[in-house]
Amino acid sequence: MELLHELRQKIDNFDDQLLELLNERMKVVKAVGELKNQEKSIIYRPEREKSIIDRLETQSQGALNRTAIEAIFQEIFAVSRNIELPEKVCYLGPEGSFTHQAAESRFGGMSEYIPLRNIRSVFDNVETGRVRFGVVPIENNQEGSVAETIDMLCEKDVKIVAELPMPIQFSFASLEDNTKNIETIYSKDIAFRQCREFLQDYFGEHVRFIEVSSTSKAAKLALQNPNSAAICSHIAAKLYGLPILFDNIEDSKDNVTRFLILAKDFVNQKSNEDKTSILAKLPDEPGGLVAFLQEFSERGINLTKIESRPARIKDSFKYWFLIDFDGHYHDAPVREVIDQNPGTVTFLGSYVKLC
Ligand SMILES: C=C(O[C@@H]1C=C(C(=O)O)C=C[C@H]1O)C(=O)O
Repeated sequence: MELLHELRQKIDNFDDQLLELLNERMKVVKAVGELKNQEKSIIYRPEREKSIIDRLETQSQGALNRTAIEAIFQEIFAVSRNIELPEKVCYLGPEGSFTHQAAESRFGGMSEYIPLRNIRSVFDNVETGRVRFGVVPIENNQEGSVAETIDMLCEKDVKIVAELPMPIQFSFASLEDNTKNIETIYSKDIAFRQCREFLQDYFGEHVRFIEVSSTSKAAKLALQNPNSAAICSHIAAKLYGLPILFDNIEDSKDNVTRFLILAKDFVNQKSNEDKTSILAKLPDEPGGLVAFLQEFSERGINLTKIESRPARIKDSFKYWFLIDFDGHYHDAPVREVIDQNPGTVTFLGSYVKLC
């Protein structure tokens, strides 16, 4: 017991030092915020945050790897940004959704969050400037693209600030501490599908599976109904104070959703690894797409994604192409492709490449 006391005393001393240093850091952050305010420049600088993480990773000699450094420092950055200027973040709801979890991973516990009922509302709120940032899913590597997000990128005047890949991990949460007492499990159809092996291993035929519209609704129901449980996101369980019995119950460990952070009129500076997204509305003629793609190949630009969506113009079968490629708007070859094709190309943003 004496040893435990000594060790905890050491931890307390480190915490005191950390707090002092963090307070000193926040004083400097505040000064940066005032400078940005005078220059009317942007608060959120994902490329600067990435370079800090890169530098700390190379310096770290102890137990902290990149993931741990990121987890700690993303929260510090989010608190810093709130000290510079508190900003609102809207996301595809409901509260406790995976998009909420993605938003919190970048904007931290101190930001003001607004859950919205659909993807169009997120774009509307960002486009009108009512809310500074919006978070929406764009694709899942098991289920494919989110068509509504691509359609809204075509329709609305917003920019991509950052991409955010997040593993989709399900939690099994219940007020019951013994799985034998569970008679009903609530969740969304897709979550039941993705946790099949866990359910087969732990539950027999006597259990009822009830599909609801969201995993956060499932968590709420599990809280209200005895002998029940929910398969939900970590954040939903936390939100409703529902104890987690098992974490990471999904069958596939490779289930990743890519989210986008959106803002109006946003220009990121270059980092050492960027990606650019554009929309191209190409002439409806033979070779139109090939000729356009040729421009990338001639300049040695590596394409990472190309996806077509109907332009939805009456009596026409024209298509928009969403194209992602390596590089930043401030790289000469990228700028050439974009600027030499006015009318055809809409620039959506250059941002730190994370996947
Ligand atoms: C302090 C700044 O503003 C924000 C906060 C950062 C931080 O806490 O280090 C880094 C980049 C910005 O998103 C800055 O631009 O340096």
